Amino acid sequence: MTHAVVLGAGSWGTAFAKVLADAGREVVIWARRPDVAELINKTRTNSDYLPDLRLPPTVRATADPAEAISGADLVVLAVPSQTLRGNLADWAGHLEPDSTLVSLMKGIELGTTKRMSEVIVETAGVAADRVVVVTGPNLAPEIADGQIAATVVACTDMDRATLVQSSISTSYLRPYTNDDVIGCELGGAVKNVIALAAGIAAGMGLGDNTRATLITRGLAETARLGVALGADPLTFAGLAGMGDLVATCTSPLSRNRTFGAHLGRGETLEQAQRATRQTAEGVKSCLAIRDLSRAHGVEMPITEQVERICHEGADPRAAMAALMSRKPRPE
Ligand SMILES: NC(=O)c1ccc[n+]([C@@H]2O[C@H](COP(=O)([O-])OP(=O)(O)OC[C@H]3O[C@@H](n4cnc5c(N)ncnc54)[C@H](O)[C@@H]3O)[C@@H](O)[C@H]2O)c1
Ligand SMILES: O=P(O)(O)OC[C@H](O)CO
Repeated sequence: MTHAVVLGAGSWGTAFAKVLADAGREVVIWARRPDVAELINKTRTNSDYLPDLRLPPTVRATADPAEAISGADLVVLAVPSQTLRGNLADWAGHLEPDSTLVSLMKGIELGTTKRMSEVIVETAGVAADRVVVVTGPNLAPEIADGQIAATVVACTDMDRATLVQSSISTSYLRPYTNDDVIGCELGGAVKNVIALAAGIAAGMGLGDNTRATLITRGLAETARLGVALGADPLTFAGLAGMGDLVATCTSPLSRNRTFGAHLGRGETLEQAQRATRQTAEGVKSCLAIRDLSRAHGVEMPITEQVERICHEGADPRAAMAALMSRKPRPE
């Protein structure tokens, strides 16, 4: 009997395991820490990440990756973007032939500027059509609570996308298939950087006009980069683009937006890191996205300023002023 494995027992990995179980799958979660695996098995909870969630009995956990992956037809990757390559190098030998690899990560790799599906193909040595990206407005605590949402299941192989779609369809999560893997992944990665900007603005005391401006112009620069990399511009009007951007830039549940608010209140990167525990992918990805945009000659002014605030110690007020003093241009 096959099962789905979720590699990573953080917020999204744990909530996604519940989705798979609610959709009828047997699920094994791999947790990095044995005590987390034990807690899940004993109490059905993962209190560090989602204290209110009770996992169904069809979910079990282990800290042994070989045991978790062996026999799995669906392999879901839910680790931080910047550790994926190292993690997958250790796990690749355990993958079943023709298993489907599902990427939940929303980031771009530092140094290589690769998307997560590219890292998976390279590291696991699998064909690109075995990799499926799931992305959309999916804040883990809301999904864990069974609140209604939709998501995108992107793959170059529509049969595989449809298979994953049926594996995660529940009364509260409606997945749509999409064949634009590049656009879906970029939408997910860049929205984290724009959410940092929205948080920075909120931390500075700026209001809804500012947020709407950042969302809209953030979407414009995301789509510009996407088109340069071969994405379908329409993807950015969908769940993986506008949908996720709105959810992340507006919700107090977003770790990226929350991180940005710390910076906007004048804290340093280190102070913001100390105050927030979970992964805020945009903090590292902003560097990789900035590099990617420069390599392709694409202007991404918001991303440039977020990178300056995060990594060059720029004052948020000076960064906002720099955005506002750019050369006038048509929309
Ligand atoms: N949380 C959400 O609402 C949400 C929603 C959609 C997508 N995502 C994306 O999912 C990915 C995972 O995010 P998350 O929210 O689960 O993060 P998280 O911070 O909640 O959890 C990350 C998990 O990875 C583990 N981890 C940390 N360093 C590791 C390492 N070196 N090797 C292996 N495991 C390590 C942690 O122990 C933890 O279990 C991110 O790319 C994020 O952008 C998150
Ligand atoms: O909490 P964040 O900022 O990582 O955002 C979570 C999800 O990506 C929202 O879709």
